[in-house]
Amino acid sequence: MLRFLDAGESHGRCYVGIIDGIPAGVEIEMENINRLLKERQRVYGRGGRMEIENDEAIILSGLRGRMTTGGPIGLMIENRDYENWKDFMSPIDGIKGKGGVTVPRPGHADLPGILKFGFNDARNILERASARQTVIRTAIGGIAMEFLRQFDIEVKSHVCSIGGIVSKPNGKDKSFWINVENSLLRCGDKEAEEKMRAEIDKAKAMGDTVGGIVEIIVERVPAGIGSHTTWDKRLDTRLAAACMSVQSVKGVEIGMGFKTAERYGSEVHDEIFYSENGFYRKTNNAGGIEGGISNGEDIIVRCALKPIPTLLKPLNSVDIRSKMSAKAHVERSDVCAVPAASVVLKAVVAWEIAVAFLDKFCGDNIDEVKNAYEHYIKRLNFG
Ligand SMILES: Cc1cc2nc3c(=O)[nH]c(=O)nc-3n(C[C@H](O)[C@H](O)[C@H](O)COP(=O)(O)O)c2cc1C
Ligand SMILES: C=C(O[C@@H]1CC(C(=O)O)=C[C@@H](OP(=O)(O)O)[C@H]1O)C(=O)O
Repeated sequence: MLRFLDAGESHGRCYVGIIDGIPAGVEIEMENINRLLKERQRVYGRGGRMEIENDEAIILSGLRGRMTTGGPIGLMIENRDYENWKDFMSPIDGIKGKGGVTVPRPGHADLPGILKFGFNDARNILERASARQTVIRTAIGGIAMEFLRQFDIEVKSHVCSIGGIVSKPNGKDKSFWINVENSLLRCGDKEAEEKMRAEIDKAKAMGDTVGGIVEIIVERVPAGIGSHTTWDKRLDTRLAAACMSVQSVKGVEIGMGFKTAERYGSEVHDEIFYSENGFYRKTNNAGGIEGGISNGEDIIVRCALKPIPTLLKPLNSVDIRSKMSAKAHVERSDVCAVPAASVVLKAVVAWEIAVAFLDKFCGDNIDEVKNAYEHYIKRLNFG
């Protein structure tokens, strides 16, 4: 069983992750993982914090000479900003009450968190709620991508829309490398890209924030991962839950998603054909999943993100101590999380595909997994 846990706070010393279940013998290219982290960090819409950080994953255990041993993989990403926060954030010497936040931001975890845990300082909540946590999830997903690469499975993502401005990428290939230095968006439509940038700039100038939609595409997943047999083994269940767990994601759809509700069955379901290469479809409205099982087509997931809750022109709130009306707490903030989230969600989807893949083709080392996979592919092809 493939699983992970992570710990860390936004302005704490670091984030750590523990991954258990990657088979032995997988070569991990740290350059690929660190490139992913750079993409997440440097895209458009981000705030001042990203100027401070220089995200890089440090592997603590589970690898020898770049090769997985089958033991738990421990990894860490440092928060450079901790240097500026350690007086408040040090687990042992942090000064109680300093750096406190008493006016919760609508849309953040501040108010429900303090009500639930009985605090009178939202910092105890926001530090863990922060989407800085996506840095470790991206690295964890990066390890899953390294595993999936052994089977030629690739996960791509792109920005579909920002603040209602929609991209219309040409052709099927929607993967466009971000030019990290110039913080380009990744939407595959130059004209829309300029408008999206302008929309982010406009929101920033107004002291506001903006959301959007990203699409994740997984290529070359064999038919048969996930299962219809129980609710929690369904691949769509797992993907929806995992994507929804990313901060700000408020909607997830697979394939034609919400639009299926407006169409006739004849316009929705992907007809089945057969050739000497096996079964195939001419359309992929199902987004590669039927009955919770991959059907051999590209897996297509779209996620909608709400606008960021910290507004430089803050919304009305209430001071939790005095109970007086007050403007919400303002911290230095991102303006738009969508381009960064397109990288995070790619990693999160990769993780879930790897989990389902290993559920079906389990093994202690990569050769065992490959044998199981190849045997199955042979059967699929009636070999
Ligand atoms: C990549 C990324 C960056 C984010 N940056 C910020 C930020 O700078 N300020 C902020 O208030 N929220 C930011 N958020 C969103 C909050 O973390 C999120 O809204 C909050 O944790 C509440 O969770 P929820 O939106 O899922 O309800 C970001 C989200 C993502 C995915
Ligand atoms: C640090 C990251 O995202 C942070 C997510 C975040 C939030 O409230 O979610 C608030 C901001 O942090 P700060 O308050 O330090 O400016 C973002 O920068 C990151 O993605 O690496």
